[in-house]
Amino acid sequence: MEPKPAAPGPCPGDFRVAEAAAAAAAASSLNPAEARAEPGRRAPSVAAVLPAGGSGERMGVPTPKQFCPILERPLISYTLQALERVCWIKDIVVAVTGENMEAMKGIIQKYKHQRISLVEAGVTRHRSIFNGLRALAEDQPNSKLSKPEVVIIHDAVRPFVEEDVLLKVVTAAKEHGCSDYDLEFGTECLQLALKYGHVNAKLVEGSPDLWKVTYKRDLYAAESIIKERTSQHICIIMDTKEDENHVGHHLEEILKNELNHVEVTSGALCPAGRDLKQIILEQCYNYVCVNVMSSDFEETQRLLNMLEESNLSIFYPVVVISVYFLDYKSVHFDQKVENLMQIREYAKEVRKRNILLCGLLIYYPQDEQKLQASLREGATIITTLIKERNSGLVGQLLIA
Ligand SMILES: Nc1ccn([C@@H]2O[C@H](COP(=O)(O)OP(=O)(O)OP(=O)(O)O)[C@@H](O)[C@H]2O)c(=O)n1
Ligand SMILES: O=C(CO)[C@H](O)[C@H](O)COP(=O)(O)O
Repeated sequence: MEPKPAAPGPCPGDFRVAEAAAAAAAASSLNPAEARAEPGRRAPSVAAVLPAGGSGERMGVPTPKQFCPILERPLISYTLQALERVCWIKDIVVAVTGENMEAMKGIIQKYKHQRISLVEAGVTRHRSIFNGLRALAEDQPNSKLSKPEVVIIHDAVRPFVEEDVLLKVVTAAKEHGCSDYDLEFGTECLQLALKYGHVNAKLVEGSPDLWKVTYKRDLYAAESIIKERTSQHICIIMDTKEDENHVGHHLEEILKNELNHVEVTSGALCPAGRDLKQIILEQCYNYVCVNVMSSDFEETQRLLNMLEESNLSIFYPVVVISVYFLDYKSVHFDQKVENLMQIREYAKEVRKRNILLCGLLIYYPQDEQKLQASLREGATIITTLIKERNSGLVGQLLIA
């Protein structure tokens, strides 16, 4: 399964501490396993410099690529999120041009990025990096930055960096000498380090996801990766556990079968399912609220309140699909649809907080085969809404 999108916030305890201990091991050239056995060992101070002062000529759009939106959030915010979730990176210094300084401050504020300092970019990438390094090296009286032992240089336009590769870089920075091979096949940064910093260097294998957003097509690729990652977990909330034969349960079964590569959790606002708060904490970005008993928005509203309180949608759009049922025999089709059209108002409200709410009415015949076909159509609509995260469909009542 794909890794979860980077999570915001503080490091959640033991795992990160162990990783920091491994970083400490790297600093002192110890085996990481040894450092884990010695939790008291001092971790090296690590900072990161993000060059973000380019104009993105090859992208061919007026906005520098680091500020181009992906699912309505600037690309650089994804990169910052990926770095700030690594708790052993103490400071993140971002180099931006004077003209983009205010926009950058706005991004930091809006997405609550932490441990970020800004410096003025230079006319070349190397000069931007140099400015970032200088801010970390100098002991300026009013600076909250302190001189780190290891600095990670990471392009602001490489949003998918994982903690393990950063750890490998920090380890290599401390452990390895420079080989002719690295100099021959490394990037020019290695040569710079050797020539001007008089420090050795080692080339570390990264993952294919570490690629750089350079051309317009790369923005589409990045968006697809993010959509795929946020679709990996779906929570189905049923307003009843009774009546096992209700079509609502059949829909749940069909969804589980169709989405066999996706984690499908049955959450509940009632005690029968997994604790919804926990599921939200685990960063599930997709909720299917199956209303078997009711034809109002009470359950959906409760879920929306919990999502809003959690701030989950600050980084990624959260998809909520509220599902209702009506059989062909019912004479209340118009009335039911009219009631459900209220979804537009709810959707408009929560859209402001990056929650994409849609309604789905499954209008089903009694005939078993046709019923299965209606349910499969409903399941297809649900999976499409989740995979596409299309804000254009927000507030729509779809009928299967
Ligand atoms: N004067 C510069 C030029 C580039 N960069 C940064 O260096 C990274 C990698 O560079 P590149 O992909 O070449 O970005 P651009 O220079 O913006 O792109 P282009 O070459 O297409 O103009 C980007 O995060 C970019 O913002 C920088 O900080 N300062
Ligand atoms: O990683 C880098 C240097 O270590 C840079 O991102 C890279 O050199 C820029 O490459 P290009 O101009 O070919 O897109």
